Amino acid sequence: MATVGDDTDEGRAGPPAVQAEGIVKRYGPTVALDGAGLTVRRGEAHALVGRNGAGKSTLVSVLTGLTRPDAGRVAFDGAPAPRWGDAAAWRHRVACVHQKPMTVPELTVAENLHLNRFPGGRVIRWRALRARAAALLAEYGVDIDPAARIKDLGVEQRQCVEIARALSGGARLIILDEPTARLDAGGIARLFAKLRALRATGAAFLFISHHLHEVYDLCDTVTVLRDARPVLTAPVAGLAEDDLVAAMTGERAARSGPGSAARRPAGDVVLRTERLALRGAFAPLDLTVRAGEVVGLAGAAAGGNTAVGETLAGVRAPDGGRIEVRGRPVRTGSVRHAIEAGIGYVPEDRHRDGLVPGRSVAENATLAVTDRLGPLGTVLPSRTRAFARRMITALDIRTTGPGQPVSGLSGGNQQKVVVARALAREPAVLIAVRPTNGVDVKSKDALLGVVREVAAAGSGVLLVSDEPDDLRICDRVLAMSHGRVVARFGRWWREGELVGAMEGVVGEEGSEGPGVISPYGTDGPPGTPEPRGAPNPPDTPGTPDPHGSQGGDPP
Ligand SMILES: Nc1ncnc2c1ncn2[C@@H]1O[C@H](COP(=O)(O)OP(=O)(O)OP(=O)(O)O)[C@@H](O)[C@H]1O
Repeated sequence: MATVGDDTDEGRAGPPAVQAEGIVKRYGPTVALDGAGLTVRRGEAHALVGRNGAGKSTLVSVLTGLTRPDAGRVAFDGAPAPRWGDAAAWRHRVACVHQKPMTVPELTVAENLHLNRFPGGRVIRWRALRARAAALLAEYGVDIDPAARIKDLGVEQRQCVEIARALSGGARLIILDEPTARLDAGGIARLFAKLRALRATGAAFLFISHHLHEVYDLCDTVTVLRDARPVLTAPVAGLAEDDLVAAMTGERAARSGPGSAARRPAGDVVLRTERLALRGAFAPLDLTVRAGEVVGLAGAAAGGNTAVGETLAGVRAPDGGRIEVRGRPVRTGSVRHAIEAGIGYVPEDRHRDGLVPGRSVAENATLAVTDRLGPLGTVLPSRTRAFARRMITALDIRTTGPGQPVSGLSGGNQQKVVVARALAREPAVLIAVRPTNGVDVKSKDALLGVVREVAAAGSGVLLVSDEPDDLRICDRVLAMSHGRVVARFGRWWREGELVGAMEGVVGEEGSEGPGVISPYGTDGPPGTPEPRGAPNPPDTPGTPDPHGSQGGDPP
């Protein structure tokens, strides 16, 4: 693997693609960047990592001309950066896929792809525009109708449009701020293949991710930001992951690992679905979650697990079936009724479904419990702040205090406020969709630990995710693909088996099913894959059956 300073490499000779030095940026009392900088060479894939709030997005926003720094210099290809405010000149030098969606929901895919750069002439030729958009999407391997409106697309499809748009501008420096956060394994593989191909032509990348394995997979060099300052720049090859994490956290201590909260035996059923179905998303599903249990619903969003979560939370109305919480039916298709019935929800897309930007951390965290924060419907600021303070500590939220507007928090810290809000009502069952999206390695452990504590306190949790790290804390895992549960696992499983199940490579006739590993620690006999084409088989509540995956009565 090539390393920094490899000036003999033809593609990398000459001035760096970007060089930033001494960047300072303050937001009121917050110092977001304090002498930050980095150098990305041509043809280099350079990772920028750091804990939530370290300053990564702020640096990206300075490097793309969106934020004016208080001090510092930026140069592209050896020449000073364009004048601040000359958006077209900046776009020509650097393209960016931002963490926050930059597409316009009401416009079509084709219009979004050409936003700010409609083909020349005063008359916009819509047919040509759509044809160009279709070609661009096809080149990136994205199967989306250019005439579709962004607001009608799923998270992953919107992300694909953002990436295609950034890649289409022709800039030779491309910044990707957590580009894989919303992509499934196939989407990530396609993205990385495209990035590698582009890099081979001399394009440079600045790649931001909380997934360190992606950094090792894709990047040559890594820069670590900690508390607004760069603390390490090094070739990725030969850098031990422990050293990288130590640079990010400033601590040598070993990560504690999530899920250490005491597990209790599964109790009464807190959530039950009977033949719950959503056409085009998932087949009739019987699901049971018991008090004290964390049940994983594994799979890519396209496999239907996100839709199950959204339906349980009342965001989507099912075509049929029932939901019960603690034995009482829940009116489906209504977020308010879901909340009142005791369902807490962490949505996948905090930018769209999560937070009220102008309101404070405390207000956002307590949106669902305003009726409990004072007598006769009044809201006592002291109680609101006290709850927020507890959450700030428990979830390791980096903020100046409960009164800070959430719009001033970094992305990962906003995600933690969304989790706090879902927990505020002490729900009977928590539905968490990819809750650690965008959360740094250390905070991830804290957050997953809190999820386990929620179960230990007697709630049930349904954890919807395709992240093996998230799913490790589950007592049992159901893997979904093509709208169906295709395999079930106990507490212990091998990552390859679970990933295979999520990708739908089980269940073919004559194939081996995933091994279902005994919750008691010894390998059980291989599990049987679920048959295809039928409704989902009944769920096995409580401790999973070590001998298979066909459902059955609770123990
Ligand atoms: N518009 C803003 N107003 C006030 N403070 C801000 C604003 N934008 C960022 N900050 C603060 O600047 C600091 C750096 O935030 P930044 O978003 O750059 O972090 P990050 O490293 O990208 O974090 P994450 O991994 O969570 O996305 C944080 O303390 C954040 O609260």
